Amino acid sequence: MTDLLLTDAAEVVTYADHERFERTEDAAVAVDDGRVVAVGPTAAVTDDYPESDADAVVDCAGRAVVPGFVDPHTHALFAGDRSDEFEAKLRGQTYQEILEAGGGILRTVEAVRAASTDELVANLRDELDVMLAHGTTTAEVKSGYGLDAETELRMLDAIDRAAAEHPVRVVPTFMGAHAVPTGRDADDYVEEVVTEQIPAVAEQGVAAFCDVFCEEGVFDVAQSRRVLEAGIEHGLTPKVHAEELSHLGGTQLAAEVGAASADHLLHATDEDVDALVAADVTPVLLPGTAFGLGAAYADAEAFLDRGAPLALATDLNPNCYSQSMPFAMTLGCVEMGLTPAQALGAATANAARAVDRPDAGRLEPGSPADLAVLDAPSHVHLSYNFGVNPVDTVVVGGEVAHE
Ligand SMILES: N=CN[C@@H](CCC(=O)O)C(=O)O
Ligand SMILES: [Zn+2]
Repeated sequence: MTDLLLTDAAEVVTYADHERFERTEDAAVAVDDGRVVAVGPTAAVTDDYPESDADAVVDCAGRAVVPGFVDPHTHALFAGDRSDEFEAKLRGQTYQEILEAGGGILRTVEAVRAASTDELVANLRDELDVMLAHGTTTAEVKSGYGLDAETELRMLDAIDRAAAEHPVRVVPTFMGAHAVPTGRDADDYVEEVVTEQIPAVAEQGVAAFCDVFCEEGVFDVAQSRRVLEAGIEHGLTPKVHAEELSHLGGTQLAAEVGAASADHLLHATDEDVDALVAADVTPVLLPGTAFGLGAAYADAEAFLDRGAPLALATDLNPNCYSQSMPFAMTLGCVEMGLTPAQALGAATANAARAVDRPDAGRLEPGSPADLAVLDAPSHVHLSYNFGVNPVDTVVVGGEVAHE
């Protein structure tokens, strides 16, 4: 028996990363026990896995099948509404001016502290629903709107609870060092993150990664290093928000501590790119953030030229309100020079590296059956058909999770 058979797809992309892109036309995928068991030309797959033996068959005629997207950088759990800041930015206020005036992250912190854990679970579930509908099957979700031990742990608990009841596979990241809480001194707060928050998070086993906002006016390189090294001591793999609004040195730090990823990189230099490549740190670019801020985009070509495993993410947060990996792919192509195939690789196999999920983002025998059926005949439409959702049906672990 086969649990699920997808047949007659116009195209199945089985694998895409910075080194390899593989697709088959008129193709089928057979799934058993949550995993891909066969993928290839429909005639060959259905010889071994006949339709009559399948519990469910999806006719994919005229439609493409691609690996489910991995969104490796989100702040998808939040409360409150910051749409007025969108208007303020349109009037010319900068992200940092808003943050310095107590808005931005600090405003979301107030809303999250005031929300019950049940409300937080419901908020995240709603965001995950939209992400899933746009083809995301694995998503990293950060804490970082609590900025005290109790609320950071409540956020991670909410992430855990929302994940337990949702098809999207969630990767939790602790980000107590997301901003300096109102009225606190940065060094003093870092001490709290290192001595109180990280040990508590590690003891509860509720996060895989530890992230820090290494940025002018937020945490400097020395403070960021302290946070990441404490995380490492407690079994949390480092990640860094680096060179987003200015050039401070977060990329070199990511390379030194062996981070899984360095993210944003809008102001990264050639030396930074070399350091990331040498240290095998996955660069994660978030073009939606540059789009929303009206900022210059990261230099994707510098990474591609050096053969780096470039990844894309939405950066879903109240300052960059997009749940759509296809939109990130469109921006990757139009604004950063990626081909549609490179954009898909950056949203699947390369993105999976950034969250240490090497099985995700591919459709090969043995890999989890996480995939998206597009309302279009090829992966190119993911980037080409912008402003709408090109995803039709989403399968996670062999189950139809959205249609
Ligand atoms: N830069 C820091 N963190 C987020 C923004 C979070 C917020 O503004 O609420 C980011 O990655 O862009
Ligand atoms: Zn972020």
